[in-house]
Amino acid sequence: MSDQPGVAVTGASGRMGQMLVSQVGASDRLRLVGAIERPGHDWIGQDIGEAMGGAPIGVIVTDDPLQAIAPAQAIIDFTAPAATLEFAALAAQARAVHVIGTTGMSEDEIAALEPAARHAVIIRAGNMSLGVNLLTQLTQRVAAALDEDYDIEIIEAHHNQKVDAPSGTALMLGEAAAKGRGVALGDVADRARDGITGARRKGDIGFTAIRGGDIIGEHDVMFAAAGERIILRHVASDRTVFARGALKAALWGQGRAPGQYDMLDVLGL
Ligand SMILES: NC(=O)C1=CN([C@@H]2O[C@H](COP(=O)(O)OP(=O)(O)OC[C@H]3O[C@@H](n4cnc5c(N)ncnc54)[C@H](OP(=O)(O)O)[C@@H]3O)[C@@H](O)[C@H]2O)C=CC1
Ligand SMILES: O=C(O)C1=N[C@H](C(=O)O)C[C@H](O)C1
Repeated sequence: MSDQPGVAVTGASGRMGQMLVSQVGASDRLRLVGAIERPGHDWIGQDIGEAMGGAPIGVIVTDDPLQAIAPAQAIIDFTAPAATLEFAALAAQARAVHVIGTTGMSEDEIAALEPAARHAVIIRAGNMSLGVNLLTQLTQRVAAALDEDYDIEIIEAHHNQKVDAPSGTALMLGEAAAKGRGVALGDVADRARDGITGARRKGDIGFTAIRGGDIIGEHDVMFAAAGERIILRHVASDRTVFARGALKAALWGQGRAPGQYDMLDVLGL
């Protein structure tokens, strides 16, 4: 048996799913052992390499997650909240590391991961790139250094197929800014402005979401005061940055104690 951890990719036909299949396939430290799609998907029963328009790689797309997860030591999952909760239960059963990139999870859905985390390593982050995780640290530091005369606004832009807002990354940045200020994000987040909103409430952290075309992911954290603005920015120009972080997490999680972790743990930031 190979000593490279086996990886099953969920949502294998998706934008991130295909990127992950390619990256795991190209890795000399991990091997692809499973590709999962939802029942009824056109790709079920096809070799994932061929379905993606390339050569066969010997992994057949299945709608039976248990079958795909059984030989895996890690599941890399960029799908949708309800699916991710199902995969978490299966990962826990198989004692596989569950790397979760899925965003748009409610607080209840996040809390529902806890039973699975008693048996499996769960690594979850709204953005798996090194750049964004570093940006959360910078955001926290700048927010801690400035007072409430600096209005914090988080502006994110994504492609027109994205289904959740604000993005997972925007929320990570908001959490970091709130932590820097010593407040709870839930108390200060302003996520929807429309009509006669009244003047901006001092201390709020505002969110704006732009959706258009094929934008991969852009995030600004603006600190706006009278006479000056500081803007911290991350631009993703290739989804590889997210996949690279996910593969790193799948490797990092091997042999760790069960529990919930994030990319700051993985990256040692
Ligand atoms: N953390 C990070 O670094 C990043 C996170 N993301 C997040 O990852 C998620 C996916 O993004 P993206 O790849 O662009 O989205 P896509 O819609 O392209 O891909 C999602 C895939 O998951 C599949 N899927 C949904 N439900 C199930 C299920 N029950 N079983 C199997 N497959 C299922 C979808 O199938 P179908 O099309 O049939 O619904 C689709 O193929 C989003 O939440 C996004 O925000 C994205 C990039 C980076
Ligand atoms: O849906 C996407 O595409 C992305 N989602 C993540 C998010 O919600 O922040 C990460 C990245 O920005 C791309």
